[in-house]
Amino acid sequence: MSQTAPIANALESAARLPEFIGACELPTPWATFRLHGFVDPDSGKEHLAITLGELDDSAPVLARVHSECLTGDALFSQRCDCGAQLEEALRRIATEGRGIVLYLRQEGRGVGLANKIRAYQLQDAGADTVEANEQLGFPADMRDYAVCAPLLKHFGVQRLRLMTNNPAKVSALQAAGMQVIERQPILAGHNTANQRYLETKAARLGHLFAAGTGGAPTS
Ligand SMILES: Nc1nc2c(ncn2[C@@H]2O[C@H](COP(=O)(O)OP(=O)(O)OP(=O)(O)O)[C@@H](O)[C@H]2O)c(=O)[nH]1
Ligand SMILES: [Zn+2]
Repeated sequence: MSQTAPIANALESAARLPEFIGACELPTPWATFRLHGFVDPDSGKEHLAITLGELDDSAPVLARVHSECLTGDALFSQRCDCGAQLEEALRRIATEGRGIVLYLRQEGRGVGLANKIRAYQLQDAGADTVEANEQLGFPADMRDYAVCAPLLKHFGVQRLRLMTNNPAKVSALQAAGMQVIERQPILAGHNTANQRYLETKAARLGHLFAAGTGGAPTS
């Protein structure tokens, strides 16, 4: 017992690989992609990959690591820029004929949908996106990108040309073992409703909304 328990505990605490569930066609206005489903056995979260073309490591892959935003991605919310960024990423991949979107189920920068609605309520009363998280007892960003490495490995992808404005995301992915060799800005969906939100992301979360460097060379 005393010999085996620590070993068992160590094995239980080690992150397990996401399980591939299946894949199907995903026709969109821009291309017919492949939609791949995975389940993370540790969190139970159902992550997605949306791919186009031959994915291997012969050339760096145009990629987006997109965090779930039900309000922006599915409900047309203009409080943020998520839905427009997702559309722009799929458009660019379609134009290039090759690429991948990892759609990670970490809603609300990891706090979940219910807490994001609580955060929005605080924002309606004057808080900014960071202050609202803090008032709820959360850090500004709770996301974890560890699942990305095994997901990309499933497709034989190692080197990314990442579409993001967030240098911290580039650093987090690199720390989690991915090679981000280029950062492509992805400016879309800016409007009067999300102007303050975007200004806060630039001022407090380090997002880069002008073409420039940060985290990895820009294209
Ligand atoms: N807690 C919280 N989460 C938010 C809020 N607005 C958007 N989100 C979530 O933020 C995540 C997207 O992160 P963003 O900060 O918009 O962008 P990013 O992924 O860091 O960077 P890009 O790659 O440039 O899009 C999604 O999970 C959204 O649900 C908010 O006001 N509060
Ligand atoms: Zn959003």
